[in-house]
Amino acid sequence: MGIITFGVLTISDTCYSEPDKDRSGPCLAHLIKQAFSNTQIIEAILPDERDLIQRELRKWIDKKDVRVIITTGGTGFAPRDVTPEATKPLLDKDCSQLAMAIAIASLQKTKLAALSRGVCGIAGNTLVLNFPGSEKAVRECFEVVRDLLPHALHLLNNDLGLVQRTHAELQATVAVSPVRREDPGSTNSSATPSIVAQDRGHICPHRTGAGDDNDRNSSFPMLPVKDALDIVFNIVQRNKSLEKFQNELLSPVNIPPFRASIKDGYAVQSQGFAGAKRVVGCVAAGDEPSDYAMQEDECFKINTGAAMPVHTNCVVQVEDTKVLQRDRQGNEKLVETLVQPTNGYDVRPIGCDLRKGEKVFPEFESSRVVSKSLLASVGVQLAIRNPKIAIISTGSELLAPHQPPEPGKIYDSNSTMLDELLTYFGFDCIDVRVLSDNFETIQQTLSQLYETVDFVICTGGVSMGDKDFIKPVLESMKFKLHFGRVNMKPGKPMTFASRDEKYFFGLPGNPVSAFVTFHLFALPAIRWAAGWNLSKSMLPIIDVKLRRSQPIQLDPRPEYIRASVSSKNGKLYATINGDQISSRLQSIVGADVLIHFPGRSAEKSYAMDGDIYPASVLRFDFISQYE
Ligand SMILES: Nc1nc2c(c(=O)[nH]1)N[C@H]1C(S)=C(S)[C@@H](COP(=O)(O)OP(=O)(O)OC[C@H]3O[C@@H](n4cnc5c(N)ncnc54)[C@H](O)[C@@H]3O)O[C@H]1N2
Ligand code: MOO
Ligand SMILES: [Mg+2]
Repeated sequence: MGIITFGVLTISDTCYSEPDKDRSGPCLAHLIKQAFSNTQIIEAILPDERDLIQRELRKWIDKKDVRVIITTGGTGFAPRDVTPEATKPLLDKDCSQLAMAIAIASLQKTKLAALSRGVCGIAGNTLVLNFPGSEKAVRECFEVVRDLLPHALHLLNNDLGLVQRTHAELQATVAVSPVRREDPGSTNSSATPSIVAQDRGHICPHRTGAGDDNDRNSSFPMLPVKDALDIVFNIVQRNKSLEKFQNELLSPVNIPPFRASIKDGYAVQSQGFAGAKRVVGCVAAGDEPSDYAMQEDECFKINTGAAMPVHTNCVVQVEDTKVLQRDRQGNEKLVETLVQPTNGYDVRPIGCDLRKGEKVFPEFESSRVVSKSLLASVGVQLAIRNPKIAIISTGSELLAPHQPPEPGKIYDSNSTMLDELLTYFGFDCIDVRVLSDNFETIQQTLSQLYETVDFVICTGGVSMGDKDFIKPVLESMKFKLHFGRVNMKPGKPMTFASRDEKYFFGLPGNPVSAFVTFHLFALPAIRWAAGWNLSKSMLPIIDVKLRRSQPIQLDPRPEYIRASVSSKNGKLYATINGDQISSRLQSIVGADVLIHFPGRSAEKSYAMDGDIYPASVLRFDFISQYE
């Protein structure tokens, strides 16, 4: 009996951050297993993120053995419901009648079924069905398709022999199934909850912010750092013009453009001899090459880098000569070469470093230092366009460092820190603003800044307070909020949004959170936008051995610990820089790396002395001590 693979994909921000809350996915898997004896099921949970959903669906569709994919959730009218939009582009054929059959059956149970926008269709060899999110809806929809599925698969396979066999196999359990089968494992399978409550199963206020007054949770799912980074690199457009330019640039000149002396010494003819030679002139770097018709017993005094006289072919370095005679002014008249001159010795032939017409860049080079140096060496001037960046610190409590202290106020460290970090990493900040927590001010400033800049790196105002206006302002400006929370410490409310090719990083206001999220998100995005490749865009990651007298309890969130690095016998050791609370900027003093602590788990709940962890390198001079 052939095994048929079903994919069950739960799409829900809530279930993604709290998988235990997913009832529909397991219910669907159970119903499939119960209905068909020869099946295996692959399952996943994703947030309501179109790109992530599409990527997973495509992966499953591309697997030959996955014949049916059923999604649950994300089909409604809530702003983040995008399952049909993620599914449709993948479909080769629309099965609207199947969707209609589901809709008709569901409408008989509840009018709210009219608010489900699920689609059905065929992608390659796979049938894809969007079910709504609630467990009840999943049961009702499955009941509609259950008896149709075997035949649909036979037809899809277009194999008559197999049609009958598969039919028989799949029907084996269906034949004895009652008209409506309840899930014995389910707690409310026979209950008839109110219509609204049932159909609201996945329309979760956690993500829509449309919950009742008792819902005090963030409307954003907490994405893993990796997923959040994937989104950033997918959304931010990489400027490929520098790479293209470097790739196509052929040298307009030879380096060196003339035969050049490698040494300070004497240019001579090799067919001569060692011994006394008359000094007929001096050639300094920059002098035109002399065409003096010289004899074997003559030489030119020459400097490193100077053009060889036309009738000379080698250089004898000054150390291998002796002055025999000087004129009245002290100039050398006669020198003795102590070695036999050989043709070409200590001479760089024309174009020996780089030939005219040869590629200047053997490979793409993202470093501005290297790139501009090479361009200069061939006489090309290029203004390398880096992304235009502005920094904003938000917070009505903020004072500029030059102001006197005031009650209730604190000094703004974030704008200075971010400005200096950009400079440190070779990018310019063209505007720095410090704004109070005021919706209109923030909105107007952003609108004005985005007339010029590509990136705004902002701090503060992204969490749960009633003065945290950043997300609503972005929404009012029609920015797409790609994520608003990340499963990391510090940096949980880290926010990323974009509109066309304008990007917004909302770093949390706590100074250390801003520091960490700048390095892990904003900097890689800026480098990527500037044209750097993916691995160079990220900070380098090394392995460090933890030095710690006491075990340290891991946080439930993966944590990025500031630590200083010592090198001993070629091994790198990391010592944690004191209290890691995200308001304590002192933890960045001497911080060479961010150690990546995993989130606490049943298997690992403490970080111990001697543990080895990956760590992101924060600075070029990242070793604080050699032992
Ligand atoms: N109810 C909840 N409250 C908070 C949560 C949460 O999940 N639920 N998250 C906490 C986390 S984690 C962080 S991090 C912060 C992030 O807050 P915001 O981004 O909204 O930033 P603010 O509230 O404006 O400020 C937080 C903190 O940082 C100080 N700050 C702000 N800007 C600066 C600056 N430029 N220089 C120096 N210090 C600054 C500010 O005074 C606050 O003390 O939210 C938690 N709350
Ligand atoms: O994540 Mo917050 O950034 O803990 O301080
Ligand atoms: Mg706040």
